[in-house]
Amino acid sequence: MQSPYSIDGPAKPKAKAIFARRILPGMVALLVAAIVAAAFAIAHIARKIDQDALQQSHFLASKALQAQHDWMNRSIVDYAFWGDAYLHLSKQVDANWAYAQANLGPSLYKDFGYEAILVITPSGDTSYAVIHGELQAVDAFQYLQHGLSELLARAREAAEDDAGASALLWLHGQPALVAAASLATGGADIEEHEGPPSTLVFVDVLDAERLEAIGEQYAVEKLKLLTDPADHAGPAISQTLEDGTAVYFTWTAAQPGRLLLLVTLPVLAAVALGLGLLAWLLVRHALRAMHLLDLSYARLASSRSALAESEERFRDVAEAASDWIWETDEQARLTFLSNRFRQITGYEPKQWLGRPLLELLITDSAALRSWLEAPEITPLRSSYRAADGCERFCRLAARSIRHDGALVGYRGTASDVTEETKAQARVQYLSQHDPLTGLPNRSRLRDYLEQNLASLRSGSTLTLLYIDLDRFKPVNDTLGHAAGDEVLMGVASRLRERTRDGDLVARLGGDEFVVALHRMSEDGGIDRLCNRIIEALSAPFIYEDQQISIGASIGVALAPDDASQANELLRCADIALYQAKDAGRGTWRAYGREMDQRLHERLRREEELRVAIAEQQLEVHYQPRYLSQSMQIIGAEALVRWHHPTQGMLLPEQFIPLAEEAGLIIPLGRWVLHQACQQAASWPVEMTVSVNLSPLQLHDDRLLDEIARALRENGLPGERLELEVTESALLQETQSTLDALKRIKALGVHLAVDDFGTGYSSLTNLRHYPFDVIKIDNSFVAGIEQSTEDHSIVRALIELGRGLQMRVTAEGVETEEQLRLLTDDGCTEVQGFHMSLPMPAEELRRLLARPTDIS
Ligand SMILES: Nc1nc2c(ncn2[C@@H]2O[C@H](COP(=O)(O)O[C@H]3[C@@H](O)[C@H](n4cnc5c(=O)[nH]c(N)nc54)O[C@@H]3COP(=O)(O)O)[C@@H](O)[C@H]2O)c(=O)[nH]1
Repeated sequence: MQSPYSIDGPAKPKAKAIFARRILPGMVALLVAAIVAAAFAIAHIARKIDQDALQQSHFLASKALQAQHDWMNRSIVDYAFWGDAYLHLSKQVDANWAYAQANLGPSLYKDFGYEAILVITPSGDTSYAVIHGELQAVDAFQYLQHGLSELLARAREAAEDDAGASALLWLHGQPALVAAASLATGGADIEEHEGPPSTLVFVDVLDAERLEAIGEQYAVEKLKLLTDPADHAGPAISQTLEDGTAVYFTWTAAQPGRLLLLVTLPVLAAVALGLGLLAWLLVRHALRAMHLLDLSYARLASSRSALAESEERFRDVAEAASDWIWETDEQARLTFLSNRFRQITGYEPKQWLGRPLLELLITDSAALRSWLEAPEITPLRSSYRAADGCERFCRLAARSIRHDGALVGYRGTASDVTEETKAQARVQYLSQHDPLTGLPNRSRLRDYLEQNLASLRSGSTLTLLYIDLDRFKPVNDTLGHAAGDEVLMGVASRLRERTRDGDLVARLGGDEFVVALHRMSEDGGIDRLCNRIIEALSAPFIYEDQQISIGASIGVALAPDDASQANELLRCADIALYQAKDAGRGTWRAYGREMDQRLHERLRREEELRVAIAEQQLEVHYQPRYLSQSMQIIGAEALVRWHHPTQGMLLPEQFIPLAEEAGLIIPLGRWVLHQACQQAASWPVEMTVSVNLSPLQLHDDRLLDEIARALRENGLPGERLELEVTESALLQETQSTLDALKRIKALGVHLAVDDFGTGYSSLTNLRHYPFDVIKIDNSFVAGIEQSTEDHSIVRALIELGRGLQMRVTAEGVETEEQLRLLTDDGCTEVQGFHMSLPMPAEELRRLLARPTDIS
């Protein structure tokens, strides 16, 4: 059976309910039963007492009547056997003696209540009669009608025994106790008469008063004649009269039991009431106590539940956290280890219980002891060897355990900080390394340089190679970043292979690497190393079965000759690098003071170009394109010029590479695009304007919007714009290039592949790209007169364009012969100095306006 206060959980407190439902009814029933039983017992006892009393009253009533008989018998015998009475009444009645002298006169009536005193002669005459105390002359047989004769007879018989006789006779409808005795001398010295004596008769009428008096003598209350015995339910006794009839007497029977009931029942009721009241008070008190018990149980259950919850929370936290809990004795020997210890360390706790904490931790014993004994224990970072052999890190927190102020041990937590420590190490590593190549980064390089430069002994040097990859940007732009990453990782690996331990190879970002070297000899050592590096980086890289060729330029600076500060040394190497690049790339240059001047020059030109774009020193010239058969102008190519404030007009080759390197090609290209669209829109004929796109522009996210805006703002239909993309920009088909071209094409704009034949693009690529025009590079056209090889290539390109259903434009047509050959070969469009030089916009407009030039 479940306990109402189950220890398993916070059962709802229900002592009050249980008491009210189960105990209270039982108590009430028990109390009622006890009271009812007591009542029944009392009633039973009362009944029994009443029965006994009734029985006793029967006896006493009989006894009372019998005693009256006996009294009458004795009384009659006393008077009848009195010699004087015999003398004065037997033979002859001496009334004077009897009545007047009150020997047998009214005194008997007064004293004994005898109704009649009669003397009856043997002949039956009534010789003396005192009725009601009055001397009267009555006939006894008239007076006592039934049974007197029989009584007299019995009296005569009894006289022989010196006794009398008594009987009940009716007298005027009332029973009367009649005693008779023959008069006798009574032993007195008196002469007896001859013949039978007279008989003395006493009559005692049993009227109500008399009966009551008789009864009282025997404590029989209200003894009386019962007139109607058939309907009588009370006590009664019968007496047989002398004539044989029956007479009944009754009395008021005492009922002590009833009295007992009358006395005890109210007491019992009062007791019951009192008990009930007491019980009610007790119950009320008990209910209140139960309620309080329930409340305190509820509080207890609630606090137990809170305690259990708190314990569970603690357990959950303890088990969920990466902490394990430990305790030691004062000698720092482990005495307790929580379950998490097993999960985190892999050891069974019992394996370590009893062993010193120090044995587990990889730390110095004195350090651990002083840590534990420190007044304020701050967390201690430590490590240990887990069961799997791996080193794990933890942060220990501890408190001393004291009993009555005495140190008995220590307890604390060990937070597993392995991941945190590793992450910190990782962060530290990442903050110092390039995530792609794993090489030290700029920050690590600077630290390295600062340390090594500070400790540079006299006579020793530190050589810094600043390496920039040549032609790396196109790899990224055309083949995608995955290819670029592959190349960068390959570069890192090749650089590491070509340096010694103690040297540092770092990546500064992008395609810039730095190698810091000790013990380099200036005479030839640097030259050999730089050449080896250039050679190594110029060897092709393989990416997805594709060969990728890049190169490298290197700037060299020496510490302490060129600089003795890290930043300064890097700056010197960077200047030398610019020089190497200016020298045509794929080479190296050592820093010289004069290089600062050249660098400043370059920076100055960049700034000039920036100003040129902003202040519109640029101008777009147009070179017409012709139908080879009819020499009809069908389009014009926009070619940018820079009106330099001091150097005059500069051609694209003099500033486009600078613009690309300085990132200025985007605003420059945007300006040309808008300019070309604006001017083409004003041409008198609706023909195509071609605009060159740098590979960098092609990968600019804003290009599409710029094209659309240029068309929209100038009201130029998309079909009238042709964008030229160099074949080298398409070296590798990348999805992003293809997507960019398709989006441009979707504007209705035509696409031309420029300088075709120089970029070795595959036919497959060409087929996939949405080009409309192939422009054969100048270099092939220039050779078709002299070189059959070049002529064959040009013919093949023309065929290819036709096969791909693209228009073919031959560029750089400088002679009539070239024009003829190209026309004969089926080249439909031509462009070159032979027909027209690039010209200012206004000049082209005039040219176009001439009626003869328009078909
Ligand atoms: N991204 C951009 N690039 C541009 C832009 N403007 C020009 N360029 C690129 O510069 C390259 C050189 O251009 P330019 O110096 O103007 O030379 C062009 C012509 O003048 C030249 N040409 C034309 N006909 C002849 C000829 O018969 N002989 C000969 N020797 N040269 C000739 O060719 C250049 C045009 O060639 P192409 O672009 O391949 O059609 C130039 O190649 C452009 O790529 C610009 O705004 N943005």
